[in-house]
Amino acid sequence: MQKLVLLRHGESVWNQENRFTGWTDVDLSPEGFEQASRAGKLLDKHGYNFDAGFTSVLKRSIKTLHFVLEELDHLWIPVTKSWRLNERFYGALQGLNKDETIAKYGEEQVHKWRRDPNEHPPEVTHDDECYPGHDIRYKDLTQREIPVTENLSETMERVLPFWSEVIVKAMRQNQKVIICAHGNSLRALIKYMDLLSDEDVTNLDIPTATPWIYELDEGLNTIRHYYLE
Ligand SMILES: O=C(O)[C@@H](CO)OP(=O)(O)O
Repeated sequence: MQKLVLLRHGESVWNQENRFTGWTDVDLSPEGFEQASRAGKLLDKHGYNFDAGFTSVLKRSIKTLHFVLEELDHLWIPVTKSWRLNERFYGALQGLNKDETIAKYGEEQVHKWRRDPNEHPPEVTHDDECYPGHDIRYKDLTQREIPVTENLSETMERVLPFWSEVIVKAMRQNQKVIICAHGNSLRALIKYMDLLSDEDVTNLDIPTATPWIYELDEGLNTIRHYYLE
């Protein structure tokens, strides 16, 4: 039996301000830093250690993983960062306050943008400062890979190649793996791993900095999963 740990980053400044975040590279809030350290202490208390860490190219996840590994005295393990684990790209909603957006567009529409796996948020244009093509960290992406908006199905399409080509490969070499990512990139991964329907995944919300443990058999099929307490 092999264990895999999934962790959503600690609370970010924009989580606290209730703003759509997506690929905006906001920092952890003071509470988010605390949450990350608490998650590390919890993993330590339960005897977890890791051979490899995987995270996005966004600092709220990178720092969360760093603080977890610090608590475990495991800062030395290899950490691979990939844009494929980034949060879902929220298009022109990025930066907007979620309650103000509900007041403007209505609860039903905003709920669809947030949770319907096939609904696209409004697009950003290429001259918008939020367009990732302006950001040097995405310079190696093809034009097709750089999003102007994303629904959960498209997030899943770019998360899965990294999962199967990189993370699964590490686990097949018996490496103990932690993935620190984002609410929606983790929802995409869990949808795939647990074969969740569109309806099931709509109701899945992942709390910040709460380790989600997968117990997997030798074929990496899920035996069970649970939050570590
Ligand atoms: O704003 C975001 O990027 C995400 C995660 O915080 O929000 P939501 O839960 O609405 O998908």
